[in-house]
Amino acid sequence: MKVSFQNVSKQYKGKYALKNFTTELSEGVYGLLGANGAGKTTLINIFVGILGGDNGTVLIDGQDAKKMGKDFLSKIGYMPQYPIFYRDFTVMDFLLYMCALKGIPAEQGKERAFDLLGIVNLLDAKDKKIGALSGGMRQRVGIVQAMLGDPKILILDEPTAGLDPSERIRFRNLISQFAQGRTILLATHIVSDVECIAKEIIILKEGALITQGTTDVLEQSIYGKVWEVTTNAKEAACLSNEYYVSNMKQQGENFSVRIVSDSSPAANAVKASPNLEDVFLYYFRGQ
Ligand SMILES: Nc1ncnc2c1ncn2[C@@H]1O[C@H](COP(=O)(O)OP(=O)(O)OP(=O)(O)O)[C@@H](O)[C@H]1O
Repeated sequence: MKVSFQNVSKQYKGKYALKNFTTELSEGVYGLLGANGAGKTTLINIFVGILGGDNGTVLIDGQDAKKMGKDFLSKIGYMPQYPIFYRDFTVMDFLLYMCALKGIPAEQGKERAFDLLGIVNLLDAKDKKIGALSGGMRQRVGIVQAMLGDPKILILDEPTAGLDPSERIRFRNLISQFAQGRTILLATHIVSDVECIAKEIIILKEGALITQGTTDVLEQSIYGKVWEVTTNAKEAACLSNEYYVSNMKQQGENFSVRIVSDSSPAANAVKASPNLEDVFLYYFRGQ
């Protein structure tokens, strides 16, 4: 399934939250990376139809999403940034309720809910009240409700917010599992959420698409702008005041300082292989 965004824009009080956003997505996971306020939620809300854009079009396999009506809704699964759950519902009752809203027949919905709860390892919690679940379990219920209608497009807005590292890894693996045969757009400001699983990364800054490509391509694009300097504590402190430091590690008496800079930060600086965090820092220096 092809999703094309063509010049999608949104302004608030004369300021662009999203500016001429244009790109094309096909099957696979797309990581939408940006700092706070970059426009990720605005893009997603326009995409799912919660928010009207000022300009632009979203096409699904060449068809205008706005004119597709129910057909569009049957193609998408959406997990919002702050999902609102009915805390007194049990997990299963909530999922059956969501099936009813999505127009999925009860028997079929129940079967699907069972299958999905099995995949996300929540079958034992199906009769628990949502209010009694941990944050990670609730996020997993969130992705199950998004997957109920077997959507071809899955949109996830900051799905790992508030999760501990093991829940975050578990969630990431789930997304990879669900990616087969689907287009997944995952918005986050956490690089590790998408670094290993995304087919492509889209970097959004101040509402504009800054760059898009595979992790390798984005990393290569800043080759020569990431440096390692091994130095003493005093010099390391000076470097971190003067430059954008993506990592600093103490090694005995010395420090190994990783710096993102257009030019060499020190006489003994050596070029390092960029990673995606360096790319993020390169584009969001000073933010
Ligand atoms: N309802 C609104 N009224 C005014 N400005 C808004 C509104 N919604 C968003 N904005 C502004 O639009 C810009 C983009 O916001 P958006 O929420 O899309 O960013 P984001 O990348 O999702 O950020 P975060 O990671 O913090 O959720 C920000 O400058 C924000 O302040």
